[in-house]
Amino acid sequence: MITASGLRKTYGERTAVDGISFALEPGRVTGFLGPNGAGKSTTMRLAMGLDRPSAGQITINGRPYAEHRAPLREVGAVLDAGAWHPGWTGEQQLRILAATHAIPKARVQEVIEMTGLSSVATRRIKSYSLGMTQRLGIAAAMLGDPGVLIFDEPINGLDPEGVRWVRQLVRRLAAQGRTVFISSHLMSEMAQTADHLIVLGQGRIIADQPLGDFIDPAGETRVLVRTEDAQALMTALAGAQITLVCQDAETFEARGIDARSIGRRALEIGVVIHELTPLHSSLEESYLRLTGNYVEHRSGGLL
Ligand SMILES: Nc1ncnc2c1ncn2[C@@H]1O[C@H](COP(=O)(O)OP(=O)(O)OP(=O)(O)O)[C@@H](O)[C@H]1O
Repeated sequence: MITASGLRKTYGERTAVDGISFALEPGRVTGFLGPNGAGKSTTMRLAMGLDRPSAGQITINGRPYAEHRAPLREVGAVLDAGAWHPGWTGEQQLRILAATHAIPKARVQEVIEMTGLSSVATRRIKSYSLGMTQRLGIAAAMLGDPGVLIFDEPINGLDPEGVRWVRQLVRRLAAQGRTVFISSHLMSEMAQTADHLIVLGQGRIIADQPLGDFIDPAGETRVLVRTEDAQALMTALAGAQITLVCQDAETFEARGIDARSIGRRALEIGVVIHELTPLHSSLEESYLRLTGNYVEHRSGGLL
């Protein structure tokens, strides 16, 4: 479990994290979203004890990182894919990390196999591709078999196979009952990976809710209707809380009423229906709608 309360971090005049509070539950993947500079990496670094909060606190299983006797057994993180000694092999790097945290050598082989690094484990890290380096970071995070995992942009630069591998791994870790906290700018990927979302905008929480509620807020049902007589059906459906947007003589979009009720009404007035399709927003649409006001630099129309 990761808990933040009144967490705040300032760098000089700049407020990176502005008094945020949240509780991340075990057994689910929490996606951490927000425009560039929103404060995601800072929050994750504070969780890992790599920086000190200016106010408030963030705890892992009830204690700040620095107060855990064996932190690697509590929490693993991939925050910076490049932070390795390039002259060492992946296996050497993992063995040193294990030795300094009293983790048995056998666990090194386990995480090497788990992350698909067996064929390159004895090669120097400087010869690793970005994907291999990301896998090495995940192997290191898994060394202490921790119940909490924090991944900052783990799929950056990965090929499609690597992206799928990270997605499946992250889902499996949550299914095992671990707390997984993952940031990414890739909305399509987050939509397939996260159960819950926390969205930051300029250091503050602007959403903290299940993925499904974020994408389709209650009461915003939309249905695409194709019928022989759009006008007649629209007249029959008109009412408070219902919005009908005509597209052509046979097609309209209805909001505030579900497909079942539309079908029933069409039967009552004897209008033939050709199509009734509930429409869902994409995570990207919902995200852009929410964060539009929080973007530091908006792109112009020119390339
Ligand atoms: N060490 C630092 N010194 C000064 N300012 C910092 C430092 N670290 C972060 N910041 C500032 O704090 C703000 C939040 O940065 P942070 O890296 O946490 O955002 P982010 O959401 O992770 O962004 P991105 O998606 O671009 O990685 C930014 O304005 C950044 O410039």
